[in-house]
Amino acid sequence: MAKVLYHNDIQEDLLKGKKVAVIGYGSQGHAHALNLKESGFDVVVGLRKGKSWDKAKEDGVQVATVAEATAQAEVVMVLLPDEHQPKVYEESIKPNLDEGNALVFAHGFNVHFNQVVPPSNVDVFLVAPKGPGHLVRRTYSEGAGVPALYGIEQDYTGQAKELALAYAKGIGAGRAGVLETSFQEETETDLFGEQAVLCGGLTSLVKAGFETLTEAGYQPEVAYFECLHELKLIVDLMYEGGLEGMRYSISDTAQWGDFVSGPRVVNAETKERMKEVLSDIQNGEFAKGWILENQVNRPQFNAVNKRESEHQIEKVGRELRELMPFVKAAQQPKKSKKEVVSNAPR
Ligand SMILES: NC(=O)C1=CN([C@@H]2O[C@H](COP(=O)(O)OP(=O)(O)OC[C@H]3O[C@@H](n4cnc5c(N)ncnc54)[C@H](OP(=O)(O)O)[C@@H]3O)[C@@H](O)[C@H]2O)C=CC1
Ligand SMILES: CC[C@](O)(C(C)=O)C(=O)O
Ligand SMILES: [Mg+2]
Ligand SMILES: [Mg+2]
Repeated sequence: MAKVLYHNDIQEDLLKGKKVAVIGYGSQGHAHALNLKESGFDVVVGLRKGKSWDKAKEDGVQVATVAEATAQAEVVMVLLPDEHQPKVYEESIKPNLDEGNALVFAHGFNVHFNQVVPPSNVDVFLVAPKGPGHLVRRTYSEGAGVPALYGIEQDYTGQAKELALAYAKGIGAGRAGVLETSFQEETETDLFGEQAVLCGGLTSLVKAGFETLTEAGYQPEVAYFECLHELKLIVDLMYEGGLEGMRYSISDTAQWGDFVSGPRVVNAETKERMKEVLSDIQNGEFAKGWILENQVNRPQFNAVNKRESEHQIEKVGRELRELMPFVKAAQQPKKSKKEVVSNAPR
């Protein structure tokens, strides 16, 4: 079994003596900044003036421009959207990095695909939480945490691993488990997971189920509860007890249906498609497409995002969630990039 480190295995003194700049205050940024601060670390958030700047100030965090925050800090964690990182890095981060500083990422995309090329006289590592930023914050506040991977790309000071582990502990990942990886492994597995299973695979599965039921004449509300709402309840059981924990709780009828019908839906052909998705990630085709899409201001991204927001499952879901205050109360503020979606809950 891989070596998984926990809270008490990790020394944090090295990071305690340093200033950490968290660049960005979005999903991951706000979570890292607030968790680190509450763990006793010295944090400054690097931003441009705007919505996040005001929010960070409101939250009582020290805020500066990206250039100033980088110049003040010894450890610089880049938590901007991946597609914005190369430009901000070149203009505001790179010129303010000192020898022996640490340049840190939560995802290896830009370093692995050579969109950010760090100088040779700094440490470069990643601390990648295996969960959404809002949950990195929420679980930390509840005394728990989200697991994280750490990986060292460049160890200029000889202390990169100790720093990476201390950082992971500071954001609460030591409570859930911290595991070593490389930039290549993190980048490729993270992209694959979000595309084939967690986000792309799941949304396609949910929509296909919803459409199958509604096209057969069943009520959209029933289809929504069956194919989307209940998913959380089923996934919570998997999170707590694996597949067997979920199967323990469902009826034997459901379990038999799981065994006989699941493999009819997700089958050998699906796995072949998954292998193609993985190949496109490994050979750089996916990265090339995403970089080009951003260079031309995201025509496809915006069109699909609009179409998706107008899907019947979203319309019926918005109405039903309005009537479930306990679901609304648990919602996190949306990120700015999602606000193009009309009527999306805030
Ligand atoms: N989202 C997640 O849960 C996960 C993300 N990651 C990785 O973490 C990193 C951050 O992702 P995520 O948290 O989703 O990012 P977000 O999209 O949530 O980041 C938005 C933040 O970046 C700021 N920002 C955007 N552009 C600029 C700019 N040009 N100058 C200064 N600030 C800017 C925004 O400020 P403003 O309000 O001014 O626009 C806002 O504070 C990525 O590498 C991602 O792959 C890793 C694991 C999970
Ligand atoms: C699953 C999506 C993710 O990789 C994440 C929350 O871990 C992301 O990039 O947001
Ligand atoms: Mg991920
Ligand atoms: Mg990701």
